[in-house]
Formats: sequence, C-alpha cells, structure tokens
Amino acid sequence: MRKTLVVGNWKMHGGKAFVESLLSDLKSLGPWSSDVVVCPPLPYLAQCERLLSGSPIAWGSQDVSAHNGQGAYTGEVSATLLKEFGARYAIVGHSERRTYHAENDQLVAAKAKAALAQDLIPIVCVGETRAEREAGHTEAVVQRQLGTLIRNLGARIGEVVVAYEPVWAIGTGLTATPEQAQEVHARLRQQLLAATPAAAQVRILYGGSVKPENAAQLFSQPDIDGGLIGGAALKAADFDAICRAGH
Ligand SMILES: O=C[C@H](O)COP(=O)(O)O
Repeated sequence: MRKTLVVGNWKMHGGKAFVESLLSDLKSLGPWSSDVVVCPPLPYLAQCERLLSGSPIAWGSQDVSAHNGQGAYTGEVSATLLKEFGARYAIVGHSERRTYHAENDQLVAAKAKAALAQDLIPIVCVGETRAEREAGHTEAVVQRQLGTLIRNLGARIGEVVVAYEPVWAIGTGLTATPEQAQEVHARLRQQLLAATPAAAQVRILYGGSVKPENAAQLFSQPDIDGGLIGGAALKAADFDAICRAGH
C-alpha cells in the first residue's frame, strides 16, 4: 500500500515570525501516519532546515531550475543549491507557473529531470482548466502533460510524485468530488503503468481546495495517495487535520 503524502504549498506567503510559529505548532502536533512536507517560499528554506531537522516534516521548493549546478541564470535556483539546505522535494509545473510564467510541458519535464539528477523528488503537477473540462478535454490534457514527462524521464518516471490539480478547483473552494478525482487518478495510473511497472508505487496527489472536511473522503479513494495543499497548509490546525486523514 502506498503511504499517504501530504504536501503544503505555501505559495507566496511567509514572514519570519509566521514561519517560526507555524513550524513550531506543526512540530508539536506531529508525528502523523502520512509523510508530511512543507514547501515555503525560498527565503525561508534555511529557516525550515534549522527548525525541521530531526523532525518528521520534510521540506522542499515550489519550483526548480531546469539548469543544474551553478551558472549565469539570473533568478534561477538549481536543485544543486536546494540540496544544500536539506530540501528533498521540488514542486514543478504548478498551474500558477504554467499560467503566469508560461511554462510548457517540455520545460516542466526538463525541471523534473534536473531535480531527479540531484535526487530531489519532483512533485509534477498536471490538471485541466474549467474550459477544458467543460469541453470534455480533461483526459486529453492530463495525458498530454504526463506523456511529455514519461517520454523525457524514461525509467525514472517511477521516482516522481504526480499531483492532479484541476485548475478550476485551486483556491476557489470548489473541490472535485472524490469520484471525479479518482476517475482522473486511475487514468493517470494506467498511463504510468504502461510506461513502467514501478508506477504502482508512484504517489498521485490530489490538489484543489482540500480541507479538513473533505480530506478523508478524498484520501480513501484507491488511487488518491495524498494531497497538495494550498490555503489550508497555512493554518497549523487545518494542515494537521489533513495529515491525520491519511494512512
Ligand atoms: O498547490 C496547491 C494547490 O494549488 C491547491 O491550492 P488550494 O488548496 O488553496 O486550493
């Protein structure tokens, strides 16, 4: 059985005092049966390393450069640099990066590859917009996104985490029903399994308005292996309750 993974994506929220207080609250609330990760804005990565080392909470970044090592890439942060701060995960291809920073499937795959090259686990986001769902294109969109990743990663596809985030459910309070999400997750699983039997172990997270009230029902679906949490990850009590909903 795949262990539940709950990832808090803080997006562009922070503040030194806020981070200190949120992490000390979380540390006092854990441990959980789920694996738990927080992804702060980069300036707080060192603070996470200081406060979370030795705790059951892992940390990661919200993005990673497609370039590894060091170099003249203004504004970019490589997996090599992230590793120095103890990061274990990197979210790539979040719909906010795809929308506001014009990231395409090819760049997302290159970022995932760069993360894996440094043994950072990429959490690769896929998902359709509301217009794409209404036009009946959900399956085609997520299969295209995942297909590019599979072609680029080869056998290493078995080492990623996939996050299905319907764009229309992010930060809107609209959640895909557990059945709607499970249907997409099962298709993603089939696509992964066609590439490698190791995909049976790949964790496929659901993201989009996950709250303490709906987490247990979502996580009880056979192919939903946890959540990528936005807003609710900023409140210790809510994030704790979501982590407790896992197995
Ligand atoms: O990365 C997290 C997702 O975009 C979900 O955000 P949300 O829980 O605020 O809807």
